Amino acid sequence: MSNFEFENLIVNIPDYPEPGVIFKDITPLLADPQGLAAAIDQISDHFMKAGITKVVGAEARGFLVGAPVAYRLGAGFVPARKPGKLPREVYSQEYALEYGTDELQVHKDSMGPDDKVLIVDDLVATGGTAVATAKLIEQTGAKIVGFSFILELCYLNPREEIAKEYPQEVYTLIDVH
Ligand SMILES: O=P(O)(O)OC[C@H]1O[C@H](OP(=O)(O)OP(=O)(O)O)[C@H](O)[C@@H]1O
Ligand SMILES: Nc1ncnc2[nH]cnc12
Repeated sequence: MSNFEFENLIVNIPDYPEPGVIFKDITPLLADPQGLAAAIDQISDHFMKAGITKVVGAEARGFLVGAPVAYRLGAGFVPARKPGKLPREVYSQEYALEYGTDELQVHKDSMGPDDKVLIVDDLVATGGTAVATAKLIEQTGAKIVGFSFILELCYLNPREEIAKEYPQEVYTLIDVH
């Protein structure tokens, strides 16, 4: 388990993209070789023995975390994409964001009842994206093992929101209070 100081590589942008939101910019963490490796390794190590067969990440920032975690776990990666991006038959799920609403889709044949799935993203705010992703996975019949995020905005209570519908573990590296 690493003791990496992730906090120094997250930049706070007040009132972006709208007044009242403190945007957490993770691009300095992604650009830091040690920081990126520590984040991916710490999430992967935590779930290494959980038998994960698929990692699902939501467009766009979930791809940046999800694909390398999947690679380290020896699992496949499934992108949950914004509408109109996937070319074959999809399951769809609408959801509310900290700022606005959106919809995510996965290919119907991207996973199934034999899969054990880890949901990952860079950040969890309201939990809306995570819950929508979990509902997409349920539509495929796959089993959700847990959720993992680099950063959790604890003041928006995303854990409580996820726990209303999903009792699975939520593992995060940085708690923002
Ligand atoms: O917990 P929530 O309130 O749902 O918010 C978290 C989501 O918001 C951000 O993505 P965003 O939808 O802004 O899209 P992006 O990854 O394309 O920037 C972030 O990457 C998470 O996916
Ligand atoms: N405050 C925030 N900072 C960065 N990304 C976000 N996605 C949702 N809320 C966010």
